[in-house]
Amino acid sequence: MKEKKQLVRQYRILLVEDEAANIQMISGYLSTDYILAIAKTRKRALELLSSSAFDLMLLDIQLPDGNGFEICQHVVTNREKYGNISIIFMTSLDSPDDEARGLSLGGNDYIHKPVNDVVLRARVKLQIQLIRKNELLEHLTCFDALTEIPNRRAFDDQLKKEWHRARREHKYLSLAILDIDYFKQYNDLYGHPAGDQCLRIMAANLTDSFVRNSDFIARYGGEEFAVLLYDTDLETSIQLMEKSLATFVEKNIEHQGSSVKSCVTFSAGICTADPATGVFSDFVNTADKELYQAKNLGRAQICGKYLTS
Ligand SMILES: Nc1nc2c(ncn2[C@@H]2O[C@H](COP(=O)(O)OP(=O)(O)OP(=O)(O)O)[C@@H](O)[C@H]2O)c(=O)[nH]1
Repeated sequence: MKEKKQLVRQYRILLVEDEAANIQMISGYLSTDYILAIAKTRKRALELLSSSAFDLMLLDIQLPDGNGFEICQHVVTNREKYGNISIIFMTSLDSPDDEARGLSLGGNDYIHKPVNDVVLRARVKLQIQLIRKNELLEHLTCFDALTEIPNRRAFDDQLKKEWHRARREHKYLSLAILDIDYFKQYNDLYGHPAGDQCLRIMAANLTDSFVRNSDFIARYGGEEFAVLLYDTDLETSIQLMEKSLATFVEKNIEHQGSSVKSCVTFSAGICTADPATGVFSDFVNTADKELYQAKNLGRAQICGKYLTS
């Protein structure tokens, strides 16, 4: 979830179809508007689904080495592997029982062959519109509107996922909680719009500082941010955060109300855990305590600690 999801993008369709004439015709209908990949067999379809992300699958039912119903069932029951792909069956099996079966297995739509180009385009467009709406909804529920980075809700989900992943893979997980120093005074002195701008700069600075795909940055609360660093020990986490603090200070956002510096600074508390031995509920508490310690020691600094079991 590192990359900002693009809300306007090209959608990817997997066409699972073995008849050359159908492939040619359907490719002609769709390839100008969508990125299209083709699988002529069940085996190839599953290979492509495993190696790339698709938004929509146009799925024939009678394939040389298998059955579209079975592919649909497999994909729907393994969403964590294949993602939230939409499925349109496209088949000459036109009995109501077959259609009902396809939809009950998790298909989103069912088109009878021979395919009419206008109907096919309209139905594909409808599914893509639904996908787009779902993405927008997901964006609204998971991203902070002010800073455009993930919000607390997204952070809580990611934290649980990464904790379990680190436990499975025997890796360290580091959590940093950051808080802008004397931010109340900043708002009081320079006004709320300037405060908002400061929060945006803070988010952008973190995004520039933590660039690994697995790094996860979120707005944790009002003027608090959180950073999750997968497979990163405490020493490295502190070094990276110190560098991030230095680049933030270099931005030199004037703050006459701060008693640390003449510009805006932040403090951070870090906890690094080995989830195989650590207790989840102590993880956030320890990072929070370290933040408190950084504030007490004079602000504009980082404190950190390994989680003890
Ligand atoms: N502009 C702006 N301010 C916010 C936002 N969210 C929270 N704040 C402000 O952040 C300030 C946080 O103040 P405090 O918790 O007292 O902390 P502080 O002044 O930073 O003091 P220390 O953390 O002890 O250095 C409050 O005045 C909040 O109103 C926001 O979205 N925009």
